[in-house]
Amino acid sequence: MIVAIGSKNKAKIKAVEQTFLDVKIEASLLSVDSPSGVSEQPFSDEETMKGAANRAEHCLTQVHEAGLAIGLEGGVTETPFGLYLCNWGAIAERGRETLFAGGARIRLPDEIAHRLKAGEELGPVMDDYMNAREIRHTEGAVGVLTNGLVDRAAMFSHIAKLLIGQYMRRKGCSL
Ligand SMILES: O=P(O)(O)OP(=O)(O)OP(=O)(O)OC[C@H]1O[C@@H](n2cnc3c(O)ncnc32)[C@H](O)[C@@H]1O
Ligand SMILES: [Mg+2]
Repeated sequence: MIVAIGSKNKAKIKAVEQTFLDVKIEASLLSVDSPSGVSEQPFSDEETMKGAANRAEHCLTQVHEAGLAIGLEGGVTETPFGLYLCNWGAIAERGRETLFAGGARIRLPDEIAHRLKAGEELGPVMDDYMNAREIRHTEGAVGVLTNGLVDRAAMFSHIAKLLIGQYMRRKGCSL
């Protein structure tokens, strides 16, 4: 099976690769930098979901040989208890309804939340906060905030598993 992923982000690609290995489905993965069609820094669940679906659906139209495409999107969402990291995934299949799954949520420290509300993007803010580079490709904000216990690839793997599981159920496949 050929599966397209709507991102060149290393943590996202690693998550999808690992998940197909874990569920023992043979898949050739093609990564394409797909537009999310939403802001660079989505600011609600709705916007983050839309970004994930747009990426999945867009890359399915781009990669003709793929029967399936996965879009993963990171965002933040306001709650009465602070600004939280939120992550969403979507899986698009030709002629079928796009399926969604959400991932882990974790509160962002106030100093990061303030900078995002002032218009900055989480990726560069995290690099600045940690005095590191390209955290979004490695441990991600979630890795930093959990002391390395859950990195960005592990978090997206869970979403990928929720997506692929729903796809398999719809297809009537069993493991
Ligand atoms: O190449 P793409 O697929 O766009 O990967 P990305 O790292 O930019 O990821 P998203 O667009 O899905 O995330 C939206 C924004 O939030 C940032 N972001 C999201 N989750 C993050 C995380 O865990 N660590 C660091 N930055 C994160 C990211 O850099 C963007 O500014
Ligand atoms: Mg991005």
